[in-house]
Amino acid sequence: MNAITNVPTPVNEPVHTYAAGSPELAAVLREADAQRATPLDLPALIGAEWDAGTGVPFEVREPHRTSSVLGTSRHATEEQTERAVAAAAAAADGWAALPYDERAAVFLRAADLLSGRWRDTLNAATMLGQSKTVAQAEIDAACELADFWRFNVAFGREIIAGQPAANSPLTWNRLEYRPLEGFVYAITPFNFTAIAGNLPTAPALMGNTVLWKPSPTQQLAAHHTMRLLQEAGLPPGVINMLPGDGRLVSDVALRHRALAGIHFTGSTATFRHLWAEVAGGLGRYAAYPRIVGETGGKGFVLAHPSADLVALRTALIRGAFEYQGQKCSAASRAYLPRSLWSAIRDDLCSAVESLTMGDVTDPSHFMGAVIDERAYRKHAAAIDAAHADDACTVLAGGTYDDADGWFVRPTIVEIDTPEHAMFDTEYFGPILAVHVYEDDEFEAMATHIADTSTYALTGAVFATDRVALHRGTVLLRNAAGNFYLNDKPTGAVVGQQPFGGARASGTNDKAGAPDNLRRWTSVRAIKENLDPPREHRHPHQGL
Ligand SMILES: NC(=O)c1ccc[n+]([C@@H]2O[C@H](COP(=O)([O-])OP(=O)(O)OC[C@H]3O[C@@H](n4cnc5c(N)ncnc54)[C@H](O)[C@@H]3O)[C@@H](O)[C@H]2O)c1
Ligand SMILES: N[C@@H](CCC=O)C(=O)O
Repeated sequence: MNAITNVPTPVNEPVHTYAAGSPELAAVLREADAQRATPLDLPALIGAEWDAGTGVPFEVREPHRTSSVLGTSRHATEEQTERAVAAAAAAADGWAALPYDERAAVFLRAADLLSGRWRDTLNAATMLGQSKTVAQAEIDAACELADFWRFNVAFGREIIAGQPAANSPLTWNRLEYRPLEGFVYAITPFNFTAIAGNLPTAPALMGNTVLWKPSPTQQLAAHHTMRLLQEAGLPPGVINMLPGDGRLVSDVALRHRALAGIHFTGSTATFRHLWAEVAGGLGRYAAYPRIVGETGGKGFVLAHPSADLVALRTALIRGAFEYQGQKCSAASRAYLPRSLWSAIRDDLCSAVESLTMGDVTDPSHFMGAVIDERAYRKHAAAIDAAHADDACTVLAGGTYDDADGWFVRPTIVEIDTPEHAMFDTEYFGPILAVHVYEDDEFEAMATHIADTSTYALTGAVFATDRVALHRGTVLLRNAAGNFYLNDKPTGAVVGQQPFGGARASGTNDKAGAPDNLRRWTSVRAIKENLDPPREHRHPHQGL
């Protein structure tokens, strides 16, 4: 098409409430029943071919009902990975040659399919496979993923419109936004279907081809995401999905000359391992691989004595315990002034004790189960250690139960020493460490947080005193990439709060923002001289 077009102005996908008795709730629960009744094969996708492969099998089970098997997959093998790299290479030229609008249309269509007839499928898969309540699934699998696809299209369009500010006489300067040379390796976490969908598609939108390695525990929703993208018109080979733990995939992908980038979200430890592998292999790649990683967090809430108690209590409960605390953004440590703590403690603890947990298809529950046995054992060990530690007082929760699923009660631990390891260790579960400080030490507390935080992903300050909000913002400048005033530290919205942190929390390339998309282009500057010089000598030579 010979035209400079506009892309649709994105708006955030409206969040359905799934109120008790509503038709929308009934529909998503019907879909969940159907998915339960029909376990799926969850093969790899290589080029156009769904390929079960010969790798070691694994099952996707409901974390809150571990007897229920939702699907069976196999860890992708080296041979499958070699074929996926070849499929990505075969698709690369054709995909890169498509005009931006044609690529964008695939993801706009995917977003509309997800808002409509695919909504229940992806929400139900996320509820069952990742143990999210319907509200948590909706903000993730339906809304955030549709938002990523729609907003990225607008951000990408903004990027490719960027052209040099000046042209000297007789010169025309242009910028071309090329995809990277080679494939991008997208490795995604279990906890957000939206992140899993965004990491392979953001580089693809910018013209790259991708190997996508989802988390084994998220494979059911990943499978449906891939099918949705196919229905939206994604050509074969643009995104190749390789299920499993990724070890054999990495054995091939990280050693391949064509590795052009890694788009990772997951734990700090895994990201450091991947980065070290790439660093150790520099020289083997055709170019320097772009490495983008959003990793662990230890979200803080710092309250000032002027804070609104009800708002603070609500933010602590929702920020710490929604989705069982399995958000990198979760409020896992709180620093509260003594006067407020005396007023809030009993009420907060009894509200936490009253939170119900169980099978997420029972909509009365506030929480489901943690993702798997490994997570459960880790949280149980942290709780046991807190019980045994004289420095810790377990005020709420402090129990766990694996009779039907991986259930850990939401737990609050009060600790006198803010240097305690519980304030710096990411458990990624429903455990909130609380330190109580003297009312006149707000600034000292903020300084302590700023100076000692290994992670720097999310944080919140609660105050009604304007000066305290300002001082908190200044003192905590480097302690969080996403900083909240009088709000919980979770729930960033695409297009509103670009997401990512620094220090051990990642490269802060901000998912849901142009910053991230820029990493997946390699700019070519083109200068054309409209009337090239015909004299090689300069004026100072007396011409
Ligand atoms: N900062 C963010 O935006 C953000 C968002 C979500 C989750 N997280 C973080 O993710 C973590 C929880 O997710 P998780 O348990 O899935 O993390 P994880 O690090 O265990 O796994 C992440 C992904 O890496 C894969 N992986 C592990 N080793 C690999 C290897 N050698 N080669 C290839 N792939 C490999 C896993 O299979 C999974 O797909 C937490 O630390 C959380 O804070 C961060
Ligand atoms: N973006 C999400 C967190 C993603 C990590 O788990 C939030 O803002 O709560």
